[in-house]
Amino acid sequence: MKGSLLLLPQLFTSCDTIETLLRKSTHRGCQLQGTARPFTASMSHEKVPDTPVEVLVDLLTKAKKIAAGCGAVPEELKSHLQKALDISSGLDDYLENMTTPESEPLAELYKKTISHDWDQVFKEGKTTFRLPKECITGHVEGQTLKMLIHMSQARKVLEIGMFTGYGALSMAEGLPEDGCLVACELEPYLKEFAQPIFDKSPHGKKITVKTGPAMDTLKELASAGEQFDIVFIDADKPNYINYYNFIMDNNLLRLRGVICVDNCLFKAKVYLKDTTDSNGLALREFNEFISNDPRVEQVIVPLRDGISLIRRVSVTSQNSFSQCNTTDDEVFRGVKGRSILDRMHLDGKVAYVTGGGQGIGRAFAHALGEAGAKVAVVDMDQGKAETVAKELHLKGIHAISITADISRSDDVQRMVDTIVSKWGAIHIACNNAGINMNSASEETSLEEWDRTFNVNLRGTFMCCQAAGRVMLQQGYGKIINTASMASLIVPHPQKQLSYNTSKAGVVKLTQTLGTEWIDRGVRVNCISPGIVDTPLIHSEDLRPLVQRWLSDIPAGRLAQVTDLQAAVVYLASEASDYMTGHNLVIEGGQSLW
Ligand SMILES: C[S@@+](CC[C@H](N)C(=O)[O-])C[C@H]1O[C@@H](n2cnc3c(N)ncnc32)[C@H](O)[C@@H]1O
Repeated sequence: MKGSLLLLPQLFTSCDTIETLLRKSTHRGCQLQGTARPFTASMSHEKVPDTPVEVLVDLLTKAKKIAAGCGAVPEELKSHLQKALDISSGLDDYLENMTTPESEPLAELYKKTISHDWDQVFKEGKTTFRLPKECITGHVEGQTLKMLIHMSQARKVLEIGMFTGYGALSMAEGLPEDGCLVACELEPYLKEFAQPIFDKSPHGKKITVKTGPAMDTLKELASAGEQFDIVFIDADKPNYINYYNFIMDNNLLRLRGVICVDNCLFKAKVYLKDTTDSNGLALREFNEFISNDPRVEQVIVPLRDGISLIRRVSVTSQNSFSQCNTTDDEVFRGVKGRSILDRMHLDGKVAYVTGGGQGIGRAFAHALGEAGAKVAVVDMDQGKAETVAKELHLKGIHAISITADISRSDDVQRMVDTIVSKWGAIHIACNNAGINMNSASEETSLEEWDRTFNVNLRGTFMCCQAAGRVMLQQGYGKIINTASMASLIVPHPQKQLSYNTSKAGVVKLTQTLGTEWIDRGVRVNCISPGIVDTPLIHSEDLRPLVQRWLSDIPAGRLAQVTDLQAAVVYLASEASDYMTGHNLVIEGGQSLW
């Protein structure tokens, strides 16, 4: 019966109780009261139902009271009333308790907001409006917004109506490190209020608060060409429709962006016939406008006071499409209706990476997995292969580890058989394992030459052949070999004849297979990294060489393994289906100098 207490002010016995109860019933549809309205006492003892569920609880509580005092009411009706009250009053508590707890800065922000004397602030003229503390976005809604940010992988968010920043900080927590959130807020006082807590949170730096009327900020953002993945509208209700139209008309919403709108149920007033409340009517008109707008799809989620989720639909499904002078082709619609980024996804694909236990191979394994592929991490070193497979597993990627020496044909065949028996196919073969030994050419031993070629060229060939047979059978496959910038230039001053020559061989192997197998659906390409920053390179012996190399690289730095990740995903994806036998050189311009 906890929920029903919310509506019985006489039961509030301490500040703590009031605070706890308020937390469970945050007012999301709060109405700002301007200077024209007379100042009234604090609202905490005048808590009015503020969501459809709270309205139900209120009505059921009243009905129960009437029934209790009326002898003629059948027991069965009383019992139904009680059950209905239990169901409705328990909902918010249950959601609150089952939702992941908020972070410390959010808890602090909440406490500071609830305990602040907003009436006094208004009386002192520090805010234009008397701001009800219940305006704050609560815990459950805050976590919902954060979840939406994660789900949509948003990087840029716009919030219209920040108040003390609870929603802003919740969303910022869901953004990546380089994500940003612009919060529009009318009252400069609220920026000063929120900023110290933003500064305490590691996510606060992502938030920029713009004070003043939100429409002015929207115009400023539009003229700067800004675009957002998520827009959260939660300010003055009559202006919702203007904010929405401005955002849509000025493309402030990204192609696949989502607009979230708060208070779309407005205490059920949007659908109650006797509504006269201006905000309720504004929200009703807003909902109807959106549901008739061919540019978007919407769904209203009955969370708290209702959150509307609105997304732009494919331009081709809009009625207006046929009236425009547009060319209805794959460039416009996307190939099979998929945008260029969708075409880089590797969902459902099976990949392996040799030499996947460290360095470039590990980076490739992560990249392919992040793009959606299942990944077999192959390495001579069992421990390293297992560790990387575990890393992938931790990220929610299907991965296995295979121990194999790719210079041994039986190991190569076992690798391929293991993957096929586990996952039924091989779509992406990343033949990355290789070794590098240094010696002056006049001193290069046949043993060094053979060892280098056994792994770098013969081993790569065996992998191409074994995986290629599976792929030719499937009629589709992507082979990506790791060659080297050394296939193009002779890197100096280090002496590495066998390495350079073997890598030149990898390029020719790639070109030959790439042209021989393309008509049967198998593409073979290679990546030639420049000098990659690895722990080895920082050894005492190599440090002088690094200085020398840096002066040879237009980019002014060595390659990081992460610089190579997009290339492997591109070559593994259908977006590169017309590319075969290509040597994709990624060396910061070094081969051009
Ligand atoms: C419901 S509260 C926002 C709650 C907030 N989203 C949160 O997470 O706690 C509405 C806020 O909108 C602000 N506001 C109202 N009209 C505005 C306008 N025209 N421009 C910018 N902000 C406005 C108010 O000052 C108030 O802080």
